[in-house]
Amino acid sequence: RRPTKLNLPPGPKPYPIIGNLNLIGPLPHRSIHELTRKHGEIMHLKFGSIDVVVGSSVEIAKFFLKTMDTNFICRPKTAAGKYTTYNYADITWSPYGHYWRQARKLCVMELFSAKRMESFEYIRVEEMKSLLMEVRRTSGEGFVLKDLLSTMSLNVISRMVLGKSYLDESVVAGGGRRTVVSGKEFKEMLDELFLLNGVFNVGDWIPWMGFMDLQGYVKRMKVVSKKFDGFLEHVLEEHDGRRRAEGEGFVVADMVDLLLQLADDPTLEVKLERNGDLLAGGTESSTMTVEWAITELLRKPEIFEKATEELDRVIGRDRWIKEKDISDLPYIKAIAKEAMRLHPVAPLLTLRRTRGDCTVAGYDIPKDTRVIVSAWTIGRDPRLWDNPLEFCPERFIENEIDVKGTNFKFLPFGAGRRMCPGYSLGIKTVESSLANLLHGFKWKLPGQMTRLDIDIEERYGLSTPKKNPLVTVAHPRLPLEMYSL
Ligand code: HEM
Repeated sequence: RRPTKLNLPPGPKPYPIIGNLNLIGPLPHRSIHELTRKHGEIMHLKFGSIDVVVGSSVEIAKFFLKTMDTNFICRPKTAAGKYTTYNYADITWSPYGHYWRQARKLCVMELFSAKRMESFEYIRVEEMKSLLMEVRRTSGEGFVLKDLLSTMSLNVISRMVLGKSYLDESVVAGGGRRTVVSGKEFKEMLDELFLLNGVFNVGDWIPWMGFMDLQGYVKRMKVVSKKFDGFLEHVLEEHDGRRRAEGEGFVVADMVDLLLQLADDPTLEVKLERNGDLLAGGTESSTMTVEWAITELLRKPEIFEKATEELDRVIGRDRWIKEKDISDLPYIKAIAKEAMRLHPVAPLLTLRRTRGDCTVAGYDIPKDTRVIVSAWTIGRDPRLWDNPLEFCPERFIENEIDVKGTNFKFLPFGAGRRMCPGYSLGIKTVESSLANLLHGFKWKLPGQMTRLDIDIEERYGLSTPKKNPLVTVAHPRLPLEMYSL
């Protein structure tokens, strides 16, 4: 039985109704970071009527994500989970249980298995070539880097999951009544989905206010998920058509084919339509990381020099970089890691929920508490990192920490059983696009802009894209014949 007086972790005194929500500003990771400095490595907050515990040290993160992970592995029910993923039926928002285990197993064993990743390498190579050609086509004019990067990532993940890129053609969207959307609108749909999955929706924390939808997020969630319904229905019909036409000779070519085949198995519950989170999560996260890396390098040109010195020495100037070269490029790898340390895609990882009462570091944590791990705070802890606010890739040369969640001071993909299942694709995309972009181009700022004018603000939400997309200029660095790809 629960003791009457709980020994909750320290934290600010909550107000009635709103709890501590008054202390959370437009950039929640920054507000939470400030609060942890005052209240310590394990902190209790009240968001509306809901208990929240924040862990912000290596020890507490390890406790939540590893030592006691069975109790911290669940997800809370949020409006995003309900409306954008068909009632929690995707990997990200489904609660811990049979469904999540099955969906996750499929993802890890099928989509991201070493064999599958290898067999899809040709897709990544083709899309990388297109990216490099597109950058070359900008011919020294200012352009929004993020747009080209997200096209590449989206094409890679779409071709792996859906069998082809839907950006080249108009796609069908809009539930029930069908309308056609362009590739540009499709990207906007994904952007919206990603954003809405990271917003701080008041109704999630003060449930009785939920019906008012004061911020209008739920309305937007419903609109975007309807659009996805229509699109995914179209994808399924196309795949099913091919399957039926090919009959006995049908060979599984992508994730949708696989799910269609598995759908014949009555014991499997994983739903066919739920690929939206893979598309959105897979596209935005690597794009954001590369955009931050190039932004930081434009602020510190000496890093460009070191990077290109490594590329010229190891690769030379007569070829592009292949995935298998990356292990010979420690400085490029270090730049990618440093970008993920200072600008983690998920600065608070993803929300978890406790499945039962427990005690951590002598404090009581009741059942159904929302759990946050502040990877942002850990990545900036001066006890763990020298000059933590400085962008300094060298720190990862001296100290070869990996990205796989084995060292709790660096958690770009989270850790434990709920860690990012797409990390192998994510890290490959980040490292090889960064390597090729640095190899192929000299990066400059447009017009009269100087490095002091570069802003490093983040956009509102639980994720951290740049608030103002980076506009940059790229000049070829290699012999010109290298660009006829
Ligand atoms: C640079 C690239 C990426 C970064 C930095 C990243 C980061 C993360 C993080 C921090 C989490 C939360 C883990 C936790 O709570 O412990 C996560 C979860 C997730 N990521 Fe990624 N990710 C990336 C790429 C991808 C890709 C390419 C995919 C798939 C195509 C993907 C799919 C997912 C899914 C489905 C989850 C939810 C897992 C679950 O709840 O079981 N991510 N990611």
